[in-house]
Amino acid sequence: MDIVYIRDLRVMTTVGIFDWEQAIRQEVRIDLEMGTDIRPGAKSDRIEDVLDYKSVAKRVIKLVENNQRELVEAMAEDIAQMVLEEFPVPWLRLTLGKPGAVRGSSEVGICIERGERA
Ligand SMILES: Nc1nc2c(c(=O)[nH]1)N=C([C@H](O)[C@@H](O)CO)CN2
Repeated sequence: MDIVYIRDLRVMTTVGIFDWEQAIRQEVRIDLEMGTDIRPGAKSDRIEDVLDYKSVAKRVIKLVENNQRELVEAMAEDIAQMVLEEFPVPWLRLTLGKPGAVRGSSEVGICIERGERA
């Protein structure tokens, strides 16, 4: 299986367990690896034959910007489900981080894998 990836995608959203977090927008950072087969696109050299990382990134940004959750777990599941449903992706690994959420740490968050790895 090959991988198309999006790294360090930064999006403003509302996420957090505290009242003050539900009243603000803060940055989350996303890494997304998606299983695919790059060989058809490598052969044809046409965008129609590949998983378009720009289309996926635009859709992730739209979802996250319009989302409001308490837990990063809930937001990560929302993103993973959308990608698996709307794009030809059988498997993905998603990291969702909150930079600066914990003093002394550059980032906290979660990493999930969903779908079947070929
Ligand atoms: N496993 C998690 N732990 C925590 C979360 C979370 O979403 N998942 N969230 C918080 C707070 O919102 C924190 O980020 C505020 O600084 C704490 N722990």
